[in-house]
Amino acid sequence: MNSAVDTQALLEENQQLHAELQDLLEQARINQQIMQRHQAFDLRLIGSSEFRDLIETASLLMPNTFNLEIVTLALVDYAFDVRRILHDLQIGLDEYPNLLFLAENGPALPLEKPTLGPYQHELHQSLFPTYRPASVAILPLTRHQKLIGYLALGSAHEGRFTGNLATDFIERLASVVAICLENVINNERLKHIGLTDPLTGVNNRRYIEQRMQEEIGRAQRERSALSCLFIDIDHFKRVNDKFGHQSGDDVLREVATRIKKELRLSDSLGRYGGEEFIVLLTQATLRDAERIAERIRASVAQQAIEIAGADEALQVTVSIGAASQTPPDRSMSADQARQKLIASADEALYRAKEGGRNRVMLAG
Ligand SMILES: Nc1nc2c(ncn2[C@@H]2O[C@H](COP(=O)(O)OP(=O)(O)OP(=O)(O)O)[C@@H](O)[C@H]2O)c(=O)[nH]1
Repeated sequence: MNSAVDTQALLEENQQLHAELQDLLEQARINQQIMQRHQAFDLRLIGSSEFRDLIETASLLMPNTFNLEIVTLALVDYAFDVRRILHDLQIGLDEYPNLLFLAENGPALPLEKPTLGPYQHELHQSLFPTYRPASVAILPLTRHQKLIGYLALGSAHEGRFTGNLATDFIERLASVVAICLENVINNERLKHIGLTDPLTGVNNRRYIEQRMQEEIGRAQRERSALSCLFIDIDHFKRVNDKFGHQSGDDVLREVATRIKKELRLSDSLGRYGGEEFIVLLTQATLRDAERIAERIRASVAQQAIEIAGADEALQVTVSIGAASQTPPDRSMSADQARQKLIASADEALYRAKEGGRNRVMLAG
């Protein structure tokens, strides 16, 4: 009798142990899956060499990997450096609603350690403009003792991020994200430098030719208008000869600034040669181009340019040739169409010079 009871008890204990073992194995399997997901995430993050990759990894892959409703990345960019680079590299900010830029006088967010806890509207709304989570982890991202941004994790569950949770894991995550972010921004900066004219800060010839090719391709597909202005400073040699090369450089910079002021964000300005600039106007007919060219001509001519060391401001003028393809000929390759557009604008510029300078002439 006793031995039957013992056997029964042993069987039950055995079953219980077996069930516990199954649970442990199941837990181990889940943990291994989580680890693999985290490792895959780390590799994607570390492998990001472009801004697009990093933002997509942070705002799309991270919520999946960590079971979160939202992840945003907010950058310190008070001087608009990063935004300017992204704009010039044609990375549209509208594409990334979870990429944010901090306001200089924004709320007092943590500067060193991550903070975890319930969502507080006053404090956190700028980090979560599109979704209001129940609990949040705000991770300051720092490099070389400087704050470069925040990674903000949001969960729909109140208990997900609480003040007493260990933060080792997310501190490590913040360090990896900060290093990757710095890397990616440096990479994009380098790319930008390679496409920028160092004297005037506007795009260089390589960029404008590349951009033109892309825009012509798009205009050919969409059958939209595209125009180009060829701008040349009049008698620029005299400026150099009379006031020196340094003053010539000042004039080039000021002319570039004045041209840029007359353009929309979607237009591109490039320094094409010594004292020549090219402007690419998207969705613009020849009439639009003429109007914009006239505005540029007037803005250069209207106000003399102050030059360091010269007694009086310099009266400078520009001549402009405008050409348009409305829409670009689809039988030509984008490269041929680009060359034709530039050649037509150049020919119109020649007529503007011949006609007495300080004027706009249209191709065609
Ligand atoms: N300061 C400065 N001068 C430059 C630079 N690149 C080219 N130049 C000068 O630009 C001048 C261009 O002169 P030209 O092509 O003869 O033309 P222009 O004097 O402007 O005369 P028009 O175009 O006929 O009105 C030359 O003196 C070049 O040395 C630069 O980066 N800085």
